[in-house]
Amino acid sequence: MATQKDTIEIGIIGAGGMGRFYANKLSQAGWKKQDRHLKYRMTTKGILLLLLLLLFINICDLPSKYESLKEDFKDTKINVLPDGFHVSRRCDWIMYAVEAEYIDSVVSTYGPASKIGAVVGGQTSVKQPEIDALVKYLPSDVHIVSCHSMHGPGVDPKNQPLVVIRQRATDEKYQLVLNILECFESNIVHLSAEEHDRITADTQAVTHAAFLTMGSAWRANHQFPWLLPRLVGGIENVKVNVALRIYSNKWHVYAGLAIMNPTAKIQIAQYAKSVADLFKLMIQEKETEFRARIKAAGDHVFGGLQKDHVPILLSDQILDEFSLSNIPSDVRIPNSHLSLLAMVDCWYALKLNPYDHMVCQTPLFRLWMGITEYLFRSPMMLEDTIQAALYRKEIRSDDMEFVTCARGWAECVDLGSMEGYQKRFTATADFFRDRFSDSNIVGNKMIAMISKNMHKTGEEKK
Ligand SMILES: NC(=O)C1=CN([C@@H]2O[C@H](COP(=O)(O)OP(=O)(O)OC[C@H]3O[C@@H](n4cnc5c(N)ncnc54)[C@H](OP(=O)(O)O)[C@@H]3O)[C@@H](O)[C@H]2O)C=CC1
Ligand SMILES: O=C(O)C(=O)Cc1ccc(O)cc1
Repeated sequence: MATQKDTIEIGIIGAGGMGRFYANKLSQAGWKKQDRHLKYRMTTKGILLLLLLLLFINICDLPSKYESLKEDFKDTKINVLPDGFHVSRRCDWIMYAVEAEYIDSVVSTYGPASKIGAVVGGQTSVKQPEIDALVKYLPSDVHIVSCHSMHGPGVDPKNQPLVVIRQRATDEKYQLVLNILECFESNIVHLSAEEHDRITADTQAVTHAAFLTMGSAWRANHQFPWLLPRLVGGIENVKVNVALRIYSNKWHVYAGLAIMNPTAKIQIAQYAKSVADLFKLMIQEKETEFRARIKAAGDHVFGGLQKDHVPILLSDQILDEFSLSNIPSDVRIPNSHLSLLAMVDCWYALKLNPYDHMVCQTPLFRLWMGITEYLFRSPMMLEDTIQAALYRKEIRSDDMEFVTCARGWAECVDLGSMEGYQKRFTATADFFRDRFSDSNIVGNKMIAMISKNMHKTGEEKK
């Protein structure tokens, strides 16, 4: 049996959270776990050939960061290069892990320098602009396969969805990318850019809009939610931790996937409309209409679930331990859960079923679905919620700010203003900044919990 060593030069352009995550993960796989990449191949002569894929990892960021990047990676096997030209000239698989906003300009600069026969892709969270840039600027002898890990850099990629988009590639080059990505042990989901953007508008963008709204409404009300008994315990903990997790991340990640994805505007606008419509019924105490609307929406989303459907969350009590608060959560105080009621109303209005998109779920979307499903499938809790929404006047001021902030985010996304988005985002992030380290610890535990019962399904769309 002969052994053949294929050394594949991997190149990552953009050494932020995701670029470093990919470099570190691939470096561990390429140098420590080479057995993962063993492939047997029969030659025409019938000799069994052992093909060993060795990954050699290169990374760069902006030229101004070259020296500091070398320092950061000095104790690793990862090779730091001065810029994207150096990466493009030598690498066989190149991934752009830069801000979505800059993808066109960065690919226009380095793309033409891509090595002949290389496979090039990106990691941005919105795919049509990325694919457009790659098609526009890459030489025709370069293949295009993009990807998108449906989780942040701090999450274990095992069993999480990893979208792969084959734009133009031979079978051999496409297989090469799949072999490289194998070390993540993620669930590969094959989609087109268009499918990806439609699904992520329905899942990520609108989910983020809900949590961003919670954060800005708390700030507008000068509330730290962990100090308020009605915002502690059970599903309230998910709201608080996830909202803070989003605000602790980079604003451009959320701005890019909302503003640069045209479908996302529609979802986010409908979410704001659902929030306002429900609130108008609440303040007029139009119980019959309100109930009918919640029921129709709930039936649409949850009515079709099989009897043996395994709930995403087993119980809201398991969420009690994920609290940022010292307030005991033994007495549940009913809340209107306007954010959750509006989410289901929004899915109904758009006639979409979020369960169809679980194949592309992110941890935050899973948590969001988990608490929504829990509320709508717990008749007593839903009844308490409806009563609170219609008759508990003391929470109206919170809900009023929620309505205002939902509309504000929707208008910002609709206007397409990255600068406006950054200002809105940063103002609220600053308000909560002191608690980010705590909320990230708790959030990581919560994501580990919610990811535990996600099985490797191998679901593939195409
Ligand atoms: N964070 C997340 O949870 C996830 C993010 N993504 C996507 O991945 C991409 C990267 O995100 P993330 O890593 O979090 O963002 P970061 O801001 O952490 O990283 C992006 C990096 O690219 C650098 N960069 C910008 N222009 C160039 C250039 N011309 N040459 C080389 N480097 C450049 C940036 O520098 P500078 O800061 O100076 O601009 C920055 O260091 C985004 O498109 C995001 O949407 C995908 C999945 C999850
Ligand atoms: O889970 C989420 O929704 C996150 O916020 C993390 C995230 C952000 C951007 C992505 O493209 C993918 C995942």
